[in-house]
Amino acid sequence: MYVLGRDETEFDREDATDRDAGTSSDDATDRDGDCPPHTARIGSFLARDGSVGAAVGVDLDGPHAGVVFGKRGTGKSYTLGVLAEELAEADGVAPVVVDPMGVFGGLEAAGGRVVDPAVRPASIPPSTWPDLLGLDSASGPGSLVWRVVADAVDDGDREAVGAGDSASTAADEPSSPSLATLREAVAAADAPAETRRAAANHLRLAASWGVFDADAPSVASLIADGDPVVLDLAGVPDAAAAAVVRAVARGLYDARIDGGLPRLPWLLVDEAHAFFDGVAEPALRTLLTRGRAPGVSLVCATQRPAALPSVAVSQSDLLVSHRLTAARDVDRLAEAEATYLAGDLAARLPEGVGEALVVDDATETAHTVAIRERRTPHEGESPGASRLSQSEPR
Ligand SMILES: Nc1ncnc2c1ncn2[C@@H]1O[C@H](COP(=O)(O)OP(=O)(O)OP(=O)(O)O)[C@@H](O)[C@H]1O
Repeated sequence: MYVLGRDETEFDREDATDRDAGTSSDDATDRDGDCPPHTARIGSFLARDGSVGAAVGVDLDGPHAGVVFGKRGTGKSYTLGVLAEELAEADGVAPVVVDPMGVFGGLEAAGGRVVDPAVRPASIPPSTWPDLLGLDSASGPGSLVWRVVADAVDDGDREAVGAGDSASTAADEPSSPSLATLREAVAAADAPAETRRAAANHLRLAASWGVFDADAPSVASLIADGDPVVLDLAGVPDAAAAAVVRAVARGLYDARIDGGLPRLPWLLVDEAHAFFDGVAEPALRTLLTRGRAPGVSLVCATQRPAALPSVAVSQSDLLVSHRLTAARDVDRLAEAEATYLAGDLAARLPEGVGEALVVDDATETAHTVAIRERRTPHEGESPGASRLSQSEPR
C-alpha cells in the first residue's frame, strides 16, 4: 500500500509513479492485502486508462491538516465518510465529524454516535459574544454583553477555586454561567434600560438556538472511547453552528495541550466554507497553524475552496481534490505552490464521481485516486426528481 502523509513510505517515488500508472506487478496483492497499522485505506490509484492500481492509504500515526475540494456532488462528503470509517477502526485516534447537512448518520454502523451539539457559554470567549450575537462590540448592548460574560466567567472561576476544586478539574470542565444567568446579570447591570433590553433580547435569541447548556459535557469526554462522534448541525442556525465548531475546535486543542486527551483527535468539517467567516474562524485557524504540535488533525471539505483562507491550503499537508471548474477555486488549489503541481491543474483533476487528485506534501507527489466505496451508509444523495417520483405514492 502507498501511504500518503508519511515521510518514509514503503516505496520510493519511482515505485509510486509505477503504481500510479497501474503498472506495478504486485498491484493485486496490494489492493487486496491487509492495511498496515495506523493507516487509513481511502482508495486505489487510478490510471489514465481507467484501470485501478495499488491501494492508497493515509498516515494516521501522526497528525495532519487536510482539505477535500470538489464541485457539488463529486464525492466530498463521501470521501470524508471513508476517512471517518477508517479512523473509527484505528487505535489511538478519535474522529469528530461536523455535519451541517445531516449526512453522516450512517457512521453509527461503525460504532459512531450522532449527538445534538451542546456548548457551554463559557467556552466562547467574552470578546467573541457580541459578534456571535450580531452586535457591534463598540455599541452599548455589545459591550454590555461582553462585560457580563467576562464577569460571570470570572465569578465561576473564583467559585471553583473557593470550593477547593483542583486546578486540573477546573481545566477539564470549566464551570460556566447559563444563558439565564447572563440575562439576569444584564437585567441587573448599571446601564440604560434600552441597552439592557437590546442585550437581553439578543441573549434570548441565542437561547432559542438550543445549543447552549451550562452543563454540556466537554468534547474531550465525548470522544474518550475513540468512537466517531457526529455533531448533527442540520437545521441549526449558522451563528449557533459556528459557536459549536469554535467550542469543539478549541476544546480539542486545549485538551491536548492540557494533557487531558490520550488520543489524537481528528476534526472533520464538512461544508467548511461556512465556518471560515464567523466566530469559528480563529479556532480553525489555530488548528491549521498550530494544531499538529499537540496532535490535533483538521480536515476541511468544501465545494468553495476560494471561500477558505489561503492558510487552509498552505498549511495542509494533504490535499484531495475532486472535480473543480470555477477558475477561482482552481486558483486556490494552485496556492499549494508545489512545483510537482505545475501545469494545467484543472486538466489534471479527474472527471468521475469519487475520483480525486491527491497531493501529498510529505512525498511531494500528486496522484489520481479512486476513493473506495463506503462500508457504512452514505446519506448524502441529492434529491432527484426521478428518485422522488419512484418513492412517492401516486
Ligand atoms: N467514492 C465513491 N464511490 C462510490 N460512489 C460515490 C463515491 N463518492 C461519491 N459517490 C456517489 O456520489 C454521490 C455524491 O457524493 P457526495 O454526497 O459526497 O457529494 P458532495 O461532493 O459532498 O456533494 P455536496 O457538495 O452536494 O455535498 C454519493 O451519494 C454517492 O452516491
